[in-house]
Order: sequence, then C-alpha cells, then structure tokens
Amino acid sequence: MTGQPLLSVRGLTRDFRGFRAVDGVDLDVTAGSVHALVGPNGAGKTTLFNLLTGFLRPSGGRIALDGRDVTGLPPERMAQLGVARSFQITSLFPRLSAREHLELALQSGSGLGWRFWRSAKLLRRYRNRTEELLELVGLGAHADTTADVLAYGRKRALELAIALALEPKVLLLDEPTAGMGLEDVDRTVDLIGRVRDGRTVVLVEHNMSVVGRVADRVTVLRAGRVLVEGTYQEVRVDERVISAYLGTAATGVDDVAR
Ligand SMILES: Nc1ncnc2c1ncn2[C@@H]1O[C@H](COP(=O)(O)OP(=O)(O)OP(=O)(O)O)[C@@H](O)[C@H]1O
Repeated sequence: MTGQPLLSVRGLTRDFRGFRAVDGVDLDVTAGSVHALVGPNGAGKTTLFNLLTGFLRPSGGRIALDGRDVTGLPPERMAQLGVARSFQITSLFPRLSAREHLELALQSGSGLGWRFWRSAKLLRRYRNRTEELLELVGLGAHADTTADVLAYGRKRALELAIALALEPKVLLLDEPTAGMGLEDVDRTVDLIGRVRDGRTVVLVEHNMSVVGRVADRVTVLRAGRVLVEGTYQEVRVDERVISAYLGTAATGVDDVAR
C-alpha cells in the first residue's frame, strides 16, 4: 500500500426528486487497499457505487481518480480510465463460453476492435491472458462451459474475470457474495484475496463476516452520510454503528453488534 488515495471523493451528493440519497460523502480509497462500503438498508451504498462507476451523475461534489477530476463522466469513459465494475449476471451471453467472454472482453479493452484478430502476436498474448484470468478466478476447468449452464458462483467469478480483463486501476464489486451459499461465500472470499494482489478494490457488501475477512478499511454509511470510517475491528465495536444497525431491520446487525 502506498498510502496515496487513488480514488478521492469530496462532498458527493445525489438527489432523487428532492430526496438526498447520498449527502456530502467524503471518501479516500488508498491505492492497493480493499475498501468496503457498508450500512443498513437504504443507507446509500448502491447509489454511491453507481456514482463512483459513472452509472449515475452526481448532483454535487467531486470525484478524482489518481488526481484527475472524473466527476460526471459516463461509465464507458470511467472504465477506459481504469474504474471497472463487476457486471451483473444478466450481462453474460448465455451461449458463449467462459473463454469466449474473456476473449471478447480483452478484445474490446484493447481498443483495436476487430483489427485485433489480424495480429497473431496479439492474439497469442490475449489467449495467454485469457488462460491466466480463467485460472485466477478458478474457472480453468470450465473454460468451455457456456454461461447458461455455469453454476451461480461461477457466473459471478466469470463477471469478475471480465472486469479484470480491463486491467482496472480500481475494481468495484457490488455485493460479490449476494445470494450465495456458505461454500460459494468462502470461495469468493478466497477469490477476492487472490485478485486484490496489486489492485485496489471497492466493494459494497452486506455480509459483515466477509467484510471482516477481506477489507482493510470500512466506510459505514447511514442516511446517505458517512457515519464512521476505520478498520473492521474499529467499526464493529463503534456505538454509532451498532445503534445504526439496531435502528433498522438490516441484515448484518448480529455481526456488527457481536
Ligand atoms: N432511482 C431512485 N429514485 C428514488 N429514490 C431512490 C432511487 N435510488 C435509490 N433511492 C433511494 O435512495 C436511498 C438509498 O438507496 P440505496 O439503494 O443507495 O441504498 P443501499 O444502502 O444500497 O440500500 P440496500 O442495502 O437496501 O441495497 C433509499 O431511500 C432509496 O429508496
């Protein structure tokens, strides 16, 4: 970790017809860290996530990536600049194999379009990278399986590999363990541990035990504002965090309060 904020947010605000879902958020994500955004239901985590990835435009405030102002840029521009999010399962092509998804992702990230196929050298390089990414996310044995028959946890792993194919500076994961059974959750925790190497990761996560295992820093949001920021060990015993969770029917309260 270098200690430098790679992603820096100041006074970020987002209104929906007069309702302030994100309200003056300041956030610094250190290069090389895993940074979790948590908070009870309706705290503004998803809205903040969508602001950081360009899927929503802020109503106010600034976002800087590596010192460059990227406020209000659209998602494709954010992705080009190095902010990639793990896409939802619905964005996978049912009839394409895991390998084909990665070849397409690498090709689109190369900026060469179809010209990419003309260069044997490039083709080889991308084939090698495809195999590396498949291994990294544990899909080496499923390279030729089409997305429609990949198990749920493996679909999520494929989405992650697709995001990694863009070689992002910051990888954003939206509830990476949502809907998973215990075994897949453990596998995903391992996976995050592997992919974080040399990367910066921001994740929204409801499962506090996952947060405790993967995150270096935790920002707790409530009612659109930053309530507390610190390590998992710090925030889990913070009275304000405990009462924020106790004040709602949110999941995760047991883990926070324990
Ligand atoms: N498009 C929208 N239009 C109006 N209100 C919205 C919109 N998106 C979110 N909100 C409101 O903003 C607030 C924050 O929502 P958000 O989804 O960001 O919270 P969250 O912390 O991700 O919650 P959850 O844990 O339930 O997913 C909520 O009150 C929500 O109803």
